[in-house]
Amino acid sequence: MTVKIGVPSKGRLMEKTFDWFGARGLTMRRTGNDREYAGTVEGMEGVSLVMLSASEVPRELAAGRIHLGVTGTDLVRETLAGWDEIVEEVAPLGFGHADLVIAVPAVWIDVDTLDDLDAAAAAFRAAHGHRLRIATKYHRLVRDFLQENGVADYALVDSLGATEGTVANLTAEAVADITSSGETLRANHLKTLSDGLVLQSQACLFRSRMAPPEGVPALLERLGL
Ligand SMILES: Nc1ncnc2c1ncn2[C@@H]1O[C@H](COP(=O)(O)OP(=O)(O)OP(=O)(O)O)[C@@H](O)[C@H]1O
Ligand SMILES: O=P(O)(O)OC[C@H]1O[C@H](OP(=O)(O)OP(=O)(O)O)[C@H](O)[C@@H]1O
Repeated sequence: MTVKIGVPSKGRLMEKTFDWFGARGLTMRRTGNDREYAGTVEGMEGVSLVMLSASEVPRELAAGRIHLGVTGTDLVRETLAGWDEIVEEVAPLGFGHADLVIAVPAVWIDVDTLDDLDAAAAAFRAAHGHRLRIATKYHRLVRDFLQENGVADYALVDSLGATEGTVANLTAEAVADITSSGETLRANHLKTLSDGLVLQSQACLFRSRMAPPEGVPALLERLGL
C-alpha cells in the first residue's frame, strides 16, 4: 500500500519541507514544468507525494486521502474542529514560525490589553450603534480565544488576505492575523495587544487518524520519529 504525504506545493513552506525530508534520507522533488503541481519521492519504496496548498492539507488529512501531511499548526486548529481526534501532531519541524495575534490601531493609546479592548468595544457600540469589527481569516481560533478571555462585544469580518489593510480601508477597527517579523503590522500602523497572542504556530508533520495506518509506522521509523 502506498503512503501518501501531502506537502505544500509552493510558497514559504515548500522548500523547507523538502529540506527537512531530504536531511532524513527522503528526497522530494517537483516534477514537470514550473507550474505543474506534481512531485516524486526517492529513498523509500511505496511513498508518494501529493502537492497541495498549505491550507488544503488539514482537509485532506481529515478526509483520509493523505496519510501524512505538512502544514502550519494554525491551519490545522482553525480548519478542523476537534483537530486532535482527527490528526496526530507527529513532529514540529522547526520552521514556518508565526504568531496569530490581535492588533489594534497604534493610535489607540489607552487600549493595550484584552480588558481594554473589551471596554473599547462596549464604548464603540454605544457611540456607533454597531459592534467593533475584527478582520480575520481565523474565525474559530479568534472566537474561542476572545470567549475564553471575556471579550464579547465584537463582530468578526472575513478577510482572505491583506488583513492589516482593512483598518485603513475602514472595513474593520481591529485585526487578528499572523505575524512573523512584525513589519506588516507596523507598516499599517497597528500594534499587538500585550496579552493578544492567540497561538504560536509552526510547520508540523501531521498523521491522519482517518487513513489506514499500513506503511505509516515504517515510514515514521525511517524518518527517525
Ligand atoms: N510571515 C508569514 N505570513 C503568513 N504565514 C506564515 C508566515 N510565516 C509562516 N507562516 C505560515 O505559513 C502557512 C501558510 O503558508 P502559505 O501562505 O504558503 O499557505 P497558503 O495560505 O495555503 O498559500 P496558498 O493558498 O497561496 O498556496 C501558515 O501555517 C502560516 O502560519
Ligand atoms: O510579520 P510579517 O513578517 O510582516 O508577516 C506577516 C504577513 O505575512 C502574511 O501575509 P501573506 O504574505 O501570506 O499575504 P496575505 O495577506 O495574503 O495573507 C500575513 O498574513 C501577514 O500579512
